[in-house]
Formats: sequence, C-alpha cells, structure tokens
Amino acid sequence: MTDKTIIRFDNVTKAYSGSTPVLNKVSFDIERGKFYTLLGPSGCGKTTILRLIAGFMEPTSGEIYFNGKKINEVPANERQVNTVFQDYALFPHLNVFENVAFGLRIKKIKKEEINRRVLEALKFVNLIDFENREIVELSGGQKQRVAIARAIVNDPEVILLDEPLSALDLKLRTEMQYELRELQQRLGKTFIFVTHDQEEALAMSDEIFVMNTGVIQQSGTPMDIYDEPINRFVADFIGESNIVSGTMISDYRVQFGGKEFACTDKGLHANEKVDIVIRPEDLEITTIDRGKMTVKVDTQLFRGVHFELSTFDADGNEWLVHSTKKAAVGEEIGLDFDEEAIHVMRLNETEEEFDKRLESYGEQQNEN
Ligand SMILES: Nc1ncnc2c1ncn2[C@@H]1O[C@H](COP(=O)(O)OP(=O)(O)OP(=O)(O)O)[C@@H](O)[C@H]1O
Repeated sequence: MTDKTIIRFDNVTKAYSGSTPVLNKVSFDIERGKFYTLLGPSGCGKTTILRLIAGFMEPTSGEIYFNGKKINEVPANERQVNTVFQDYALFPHLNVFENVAFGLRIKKIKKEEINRRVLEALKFVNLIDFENREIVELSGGQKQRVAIARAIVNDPEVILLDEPLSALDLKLRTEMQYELRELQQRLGKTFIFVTHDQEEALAMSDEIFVMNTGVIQQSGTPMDIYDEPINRFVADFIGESNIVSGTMISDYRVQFGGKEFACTDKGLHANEKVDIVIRPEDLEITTIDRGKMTVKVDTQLFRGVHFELSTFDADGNEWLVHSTKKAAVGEEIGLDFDEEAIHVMRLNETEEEFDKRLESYGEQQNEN
C-alpha cells in the first residue's frame, strides 16, 4: 500500500446466501485521482465489487480498506463514496435542482450552501440554466449528467459508475465517454467505472481490471493489457486476436501452425505447451516467397481504414488480417510479421508470475 492508495481489497470473497462465491479472493489497490474500469462479461462480479465499495453489503471474507482504515462494516452513508447507477435513479417528481440537492437537504445543510453547491455541480456537468427543468423534459445524456451532478455535489473522494452509458445510443455514448473522462480529470477524483464494452474501457481508463467468473484476470494500463494479454480470455476479450496453440522450442524459439519462429520470449521450458497471440494489424500481406506463413483468403471486407481478411493456414487455423493492402478471395498469400508481434502466453500463469517474466525481458533489453 502506498500513500496514493485510497481503496484496498485484500482477499475479498463474496457469496450470496451460501451459494458458490461470485467474487473469489479478489485483491487490488486503487490509487487516488485515477480512472479505473472494471471490465468483463455479464455476471463476472463487477457490480458486486462496486456494491462492496459503496457499503451496500459486506464481504463474506477478506478485508476492504479505505484510506488505510478497515471499512468492512462501515455503513454506506458514512463512506466517502457516491454511485451513479445504470438507470440514473433520478426522482421523476423533482426538478433538476431538487434532484441534485436531495442528499444535501437530508444532511440538513444550510440553504445558501445548498444553492451554491448545487449550482457549482450543475456548472461542472454543463447543465447551468437547466435547474428548473423536470426530469421528463431531459434527453438521455442530460439525465446522465444530472445523475453525475448528484454524485459530485457531495464532494466524495470516490465516484462509482455502474454501466452509466449503456442506455445511450452509440453517438451520444461516444460523446459522453469524452465528457466523463474530461470531467474526471477536472475533478481530480477517483472514478471506478463498470462496463462490459472493451472499446469504452480502452478509451477512457488509466487502469483496467479485466474480470472473469469472480476473479481479476489481469490489471494494467489499456496499452499494457492490449499489447501483453496474460491469457486467452484477456486476448480474446480485449480487441481482436488470432489465438493458436503452440510449443516453446527454446528461449526465443516457438513453434505453431507446423512451423518454427523467432520470438522475444524466454524463461519457459523446452516443449512447454503455450498459447500464441498475434493481433490482426500486426500481420502484413505479402507474396508467398516473402511470407513467414502461407494462408488462403476466405473472405475480405472493406472497413474504411483497412481491409479485414479472414484467412486459413494449411492446419486449418484462422488468421484475421487488418491491412491497407487487399487480396483476392480464394488466393494464396504470404503473411509477414515481426518477432515482437508474437505474444507467447503460458498456460495458467498467475499475474504475479507473468509480471515478473515480462520485467525480466526489460532487464535483458537494458543489459544489451
Ligand atoms: N442479490 C443477489 N443474490 C444472488 N445472486 C446475485 C445477487 N446479485 C448478483 N448475483 C449474482 O452474482 C453474480 C455476479 O453479479 P454482478 O452483478 O456482480 O455481475 P456483473 O459483472 O456486474 O454483471 P452485469 O454486467 O450483468 O451487470 C451473477 O451470477 C449474479 O447472478
């Protein structure tokens, strides 16, 4: 734990009413002032983590710390945390001002201070002049902003956002992604954002926790996770990937698709079974004699910035290719790629082991 740590989960398990745990020994640190995203498929436990942070329930085992103090049993209204819910949870019978003022009125704060704080919060979310509007008179994006104003008016240290953009159409959703990120930076508060949309997570976050079935599979910056996925699940969930099985031959040599290739990985056992990832944009179309691999083009789509090809090697492995060059359907082509494009993933490696292994590659580079 460092001075910057605001929330710590230490081996937190949560089981609802005696059933199998929906969170299984989850540990992580959240630093002050950063934008975090919990990313994962439906039912993996993202909302459960938010509820535990908010204090809507207690963990079955493990400890939760806030600013270094254990808060497992601290009630929700005594935590420095506010939540923005998926459906906004606004009061339809109150206008915009009263929706934002609601929590402050309950706390019996003076009228002048309520006025000042509500108007300040509305200004923050660009809703000045909207204070007398009824909720039904607002667009989806405006309702969203009222919900955010209602969270920030309490001046919490942490704001939790549970899929807050999922009800918006694609265009507004993209606009709100910029807006939320910018708002977080202006406020300088810690945001913990839940989504199952990987593009949203990559675009908005300082740090992403990729979750599956109650555990965090990998945490890191968007680029770290995209460039160095820890396993098949993460590689498949974040961006598009070509994933095949392979065998390590020796340090810096790996075999897949019936051929041997140079790679940048070391420290694995000879003959160790591994998974291989190559991103579609790292594959270049070339002639068969220049290619490291020969594949047959099955389909080709024009995607505006690139062509998207589905190709197959002789072993029947599919290789997706994103390229500015085009090929002909049915044609045999060569695929070229750098050795850095090959990501070797150990089977069942823990995040700690994985990080250590990658660090050792860095040390090697520094020595050279
Ligand atoms: N109150 C509850 N009682 C029993 N089981 C629950 C309860 N709330 C959630 N669950 C179960 O716990 C698991 C995790 O739920 P959670 O809401 O945390 O997932 P999620 O990742 O947020 O999913 P989604 O993206 O669909 O919201 C799910 O299998 C869900 O059915």
